[in-house]
Amino acid sequence: MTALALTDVVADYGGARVIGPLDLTLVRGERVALVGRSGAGKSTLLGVMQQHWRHHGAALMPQQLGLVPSLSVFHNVYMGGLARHPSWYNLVSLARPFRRDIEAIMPLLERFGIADKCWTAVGELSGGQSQRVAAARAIHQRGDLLLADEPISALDGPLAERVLSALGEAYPTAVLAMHDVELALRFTDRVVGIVEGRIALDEASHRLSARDLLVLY
Ligand SMILES: Nc1ncnc2c1ncn2[C@@H]1O[C@H](COP(=O)(O)OP(=O)(O)OP(=O)(O)O)[C@@H](O)[C@H]1O
Repeated sequence: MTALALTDVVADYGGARVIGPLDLTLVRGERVALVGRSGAGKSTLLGVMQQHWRHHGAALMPQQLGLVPSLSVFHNVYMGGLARHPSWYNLVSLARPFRRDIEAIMPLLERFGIADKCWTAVGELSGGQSQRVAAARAIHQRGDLLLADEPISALDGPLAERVLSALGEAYPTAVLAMHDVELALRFTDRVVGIVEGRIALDEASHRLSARDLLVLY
């Protein structure tokens, strides 16, 4: 993968145009923040990217997280790597996880401050803890490209930065919908601003200040 391109894409809901037409090219090794007011079309655009780029190993971290509440934190993170193993291995892991997978997943949980929840059902976690599980699962998936929808919306302070750093290390190429513009500028290389489903701004992060993004809101 060198560059990924969307050309003349549109998305409609019930006949209403929500996205586009727009063109967007993502370069390998580039982290892009998608910013814009609520309802601008960020989630829809991430969905369009996932559809177009699914054969390029795109990992999605959706806004609703998509975790299985009845399963443990370990098993939810393990699910990120399901496709790497044969079915029998995944079945055995459900009842009796292999040590090498525990050893792979535990450091991630430690980094995110949820190691003590490893065997707790996700349904018993707080919103911020669940979001960290979803981030760990995306990292464990080891795709080529991360598409993350508000990956730190339930986290604040150092924890938000810790999760963004870990996602960035695991995925040099990423598109992150973010509402915290200060963090977006600090943790990404490029900002794409969406207004009513179209690109209203596309600029290198180091050339922007938070004030420059006010026009999007
Ligand atoms: N399933 C759906 N059916 C109909 N309309 C939808 C659906 N999902 C989103 N929309 C509409 O599409 C537009 C863009 O929504 P989208 O969720 O992509 O925005 P967003 O920028 O991600 O918002 P937020 O920051 O609140 O998550 C909105 O007007 C929304 O009402």
